[in-house]
Amino acid sequence: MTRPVQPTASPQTGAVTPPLSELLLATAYVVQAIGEGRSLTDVLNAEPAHRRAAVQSLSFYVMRQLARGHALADLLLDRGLPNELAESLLTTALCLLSVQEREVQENPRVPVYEPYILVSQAVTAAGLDRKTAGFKGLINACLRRFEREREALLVEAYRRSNVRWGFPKWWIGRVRKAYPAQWEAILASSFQPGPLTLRVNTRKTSREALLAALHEQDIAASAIGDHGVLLDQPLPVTSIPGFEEGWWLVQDAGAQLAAGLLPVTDGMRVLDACAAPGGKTAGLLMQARLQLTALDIDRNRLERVAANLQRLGLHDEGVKLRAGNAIDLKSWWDGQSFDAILADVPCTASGIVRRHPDIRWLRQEQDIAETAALQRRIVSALWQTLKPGGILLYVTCSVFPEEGIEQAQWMLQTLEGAVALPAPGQLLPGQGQEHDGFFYSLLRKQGTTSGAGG
Ligand SMILES: C[S@@+](CC[C@H](N)C(=O)[O-])C[C@H]1O[C@@H](n2cnc3c(N)ncnc32)[C@H](O)[C@@H]1O
Repeated sequence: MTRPVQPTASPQTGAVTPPLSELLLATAYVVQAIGEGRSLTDVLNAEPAHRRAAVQSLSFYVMRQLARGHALADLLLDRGLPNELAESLLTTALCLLSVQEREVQENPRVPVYEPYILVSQAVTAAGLDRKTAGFKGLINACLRRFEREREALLVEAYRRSNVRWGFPKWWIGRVRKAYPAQWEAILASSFQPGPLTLRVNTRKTSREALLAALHEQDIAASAIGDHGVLLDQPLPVTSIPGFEEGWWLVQDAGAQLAAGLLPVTDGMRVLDACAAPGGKTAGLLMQARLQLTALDIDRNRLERVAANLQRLGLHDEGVKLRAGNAIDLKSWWDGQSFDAILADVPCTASGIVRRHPDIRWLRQEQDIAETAALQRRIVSALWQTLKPGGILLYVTCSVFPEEGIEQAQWMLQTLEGAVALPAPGQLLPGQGQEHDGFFYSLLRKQGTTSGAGG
């Protein structure tokens, strides 16, 4: 393949990029941390600022192609290395050394290096850390052998379905079974980063005004959905006009549907039951002046709701933030029932893998059933707090039917007085789709408000 010489991994900051060897070692630490079950967001947040963007760029790519890196390491080594960091460094280097030409054509931001630079920098990286220094020779030999036998090794690696699709086998099997016609497009979409989509803060500005401000700064963008703006190229948020002023928030086009689906009007008592970091809370508050309780089990994440609403100018006196477990009503509910509830319940996040490429490696197959059981407990509790005649919107960012259509059927059968209202149901990510994977179900609780408990 013809490789452009592109030795920088961090086009997003003006800061001098550290040497590639340092970035490779840092990325190997990230790969190791994901293997230990830590989230990519947490690990990257702990990276020093001067190299965070560069390590993020490499880590995102490596997460997407980790199955290929593992398969190649497996083919090159008789048995696994007795040192996890050395193995992660080898896997990282192999992912980057095996970039395919079609990937670069589809996404010009795929990190591409001259092979000789990459091999020598990976060997230097091994020497930078005492845990990996003893593996310099072996890493060098593996990478050079990969270069010599590149085509044959790649053919062998791509025989494996997890390499072709970039997901664990169990995940591929489940998506294939659930969506026999679309499974390939759904999985393939996760090789690409999701687009950067903004939700206009209609309390502060209009979409037309935001598009005009973007145009003025030569930022190409177009309208999407009712209140969205899709940028042609991703940019750091602080360089997009209107960040400080709170003209918009970053929100996927699929997530933006939530606020419009819940028919809220001024003065209503609304519960956003799993609110953090507050994207959908903000959408609701842009629709109407509400008596809104934003609940979340995670106190730290709730602080992000406060910060986001503050920046957007939406944190008015009608808004209450509560830390609490939605299931344990006694701990947070004052007994006054709600007109409308947004239940954006915790889920496997299988619909947002293109934005969080580590999720596919962090999840275990049994998590689906466990998460689905938790979702049922949360919705059952919330249903008790809904007024007769009130409306509940159930949302997940998952593509697994156990968290979507199967939950909707269960809710209709189980929740007293539940009636289905029109809703989008399952939204699938796929090639050409500008939104992530979501599931939406809208339910009304039959009855009149006269019998309400508050
Ligand atoms: C999908 S996220 C919500 C995203 C948010 N609605 C938004 O649009 O920005 C799910 C949230 O549920 C919270 N959560 C998980 N279990 C919970 C529980 N039992 N009670 C309340 N919140 C919970 C998590 O802390 C997480 O912030």
